[in-house]
Order: sequence, then C-alpha cells, then structure tokens
Amino acid sequence: MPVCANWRAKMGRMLTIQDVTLVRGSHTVFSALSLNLAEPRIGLIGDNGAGKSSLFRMVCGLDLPRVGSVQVHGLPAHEVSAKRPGLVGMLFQNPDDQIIFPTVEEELALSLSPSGMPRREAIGHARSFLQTRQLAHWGARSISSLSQGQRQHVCWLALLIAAPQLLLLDEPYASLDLPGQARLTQDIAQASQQVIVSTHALDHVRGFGRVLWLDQGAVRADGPGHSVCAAYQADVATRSALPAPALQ
Ligand SMILES: Nc1ncnc2c1ncn2[C@@H]1O[C@H](COP(=O)(O)OP(=O)(O)OP(=O)(O)O)[C@@H](O)[C@H]1O
Repeated sequence: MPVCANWRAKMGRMLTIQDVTLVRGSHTVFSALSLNLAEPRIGLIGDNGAGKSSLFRMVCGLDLPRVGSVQVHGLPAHEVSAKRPGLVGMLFQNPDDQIIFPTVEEELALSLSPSGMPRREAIGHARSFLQTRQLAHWGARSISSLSQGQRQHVCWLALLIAAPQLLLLDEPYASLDLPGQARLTQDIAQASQQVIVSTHALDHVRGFGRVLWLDQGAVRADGPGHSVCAAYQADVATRSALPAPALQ
C-alpha cells in the first residue's frame, strides 16, 4: 500500500480529539485538549475528577464538546450511534446506568439489536454465549437479584457479545472479585478490538503500551504504562507526604 493510503487507512481507524473544550454544568472539564489514540491498549489514570469518565462520555457522543471535534474512525462521535451503532461500546462505571432489561439474557440480546438480529434469535444467541462462559444458569436470572459485581460482569458480557470495534471501560474492575478481575484481564488481553481502560488500580494498565495520566482535564503524562504509572505514583506519594490543607 502506498505511504499516503497507509496513513489514511490508519487515520480511519483512529480516535482523534482535536482542540476540544468540554463544559459540564458550569465546569470546564477540558480546554484545548488534543489526542490521537490508535494503540490497541490504552490506560487512563488520574485522581478523582481528572476527566476520565468525561473523556469516555465525549467519545461515546453522550456529551458534545463546546469547541473542537471528536472523531471515531473518521466519523463525528455524536453521529456514531446513528450511523455505525456497532462501532463504540462503553462499560459504565455504574452498571445501573447501562442495564435496561429485567433479565440477563434479555440484556445480552439487546446488545445484538444493532446487528439487526431478530429478538428470538438474539435470545438464543445470548443463551449459547452464556453457556460458553459456564454461566448458562444466569440466563433467566433477574438483574435485580444480582450483586453489584455480578451486574458489572453482565455489563461486560453485554459488550463482549456486541463486539464493538472500540471498547471504553470505565473503572471495570471496581466491583469485581479477584477471579472476576483475572477473567476480565484475560478477556481484555484476548480482545481483537481497541480497548481503553480507566482505572485507579494501576496494576491493570501498567503493562499497556500507552497510558495517559489526566490531571484536572489536562494530559500530565503520556507514554508506556510502566513509566506513566510510576510517575503518577511518585506524585501521589509526594502529595500524601504534605500536611493536610487547613479546613476553611
Ligand atoms: N454532571 C456534571 N456536571 C458538572 N460537572 C461535572 C459533572 N460530572 C462531572 N463533572 C465534573 O467534571 C470533572 C471531571 O469529572 P469526571 O467524572 O470525568 O472525572 P473522573 O476522572 O472520571 O473521576 P473519578 O475517578 O472520580 O471517576 C470533575 O471536576 C467533575 O466535578
């Protein structure tokens, strides 16, 4: 492939954020933020309120930037759900923001609706999928009878079955037990798609080729997981050693 066509093909698969200002409520979360994200595994780290979920919401088209553009595989992010509904999938920090249907198999079947699969077939497919995960007994279970970690697991299964090309995982390990965390790590390692993971548990992204450290809406460091995680930890250690600020 000629160099120019190669470059265009790469750009077409990329997530690009260009000169973005994002305002939520009265708070400016990002100001003149630009990023090109093409690596297969990317970690997002940073303090509470740094902007990790806001970045995901923007990439999903849930929040529109006031200035600048967000493009996913060459499409404006806010047009993705209408024009290419199978392109981006997001695992929300809170499973209750994601789950719609009353049973596990119905929720998984919903993930197949963008593919145009008829509902009865989608339910059958969801059951077979659960069987491959040794979870056949979960199919008819009511979501309300599941624990928080189990609901987070269902949300992950819903993304896996939908198989979008870009997976955005917002603190996916937060409620999972140790076997669940190991399973998710294995699933992510085996996924053929691009995966972006936001987490406070640095060990889950330390081995990634690229990690972004967000600090108050700006990129404080961007590079291999080992060095960016070490820099963030060193900064946290320095700040933790400071005397607590006086209460107003
Ligand atoms: N609905 C909202 N309205 C106004 N401001 C918001 C809203 N949601 C988040 N913010 C603000 O946007 C900033 C970024 O929040 P965001 O949720 O993206 O952070 P985060 O890095 O995901 O944090 P956490 O690690 O706690 O999940 C914060 O200053 C937060 O107060």
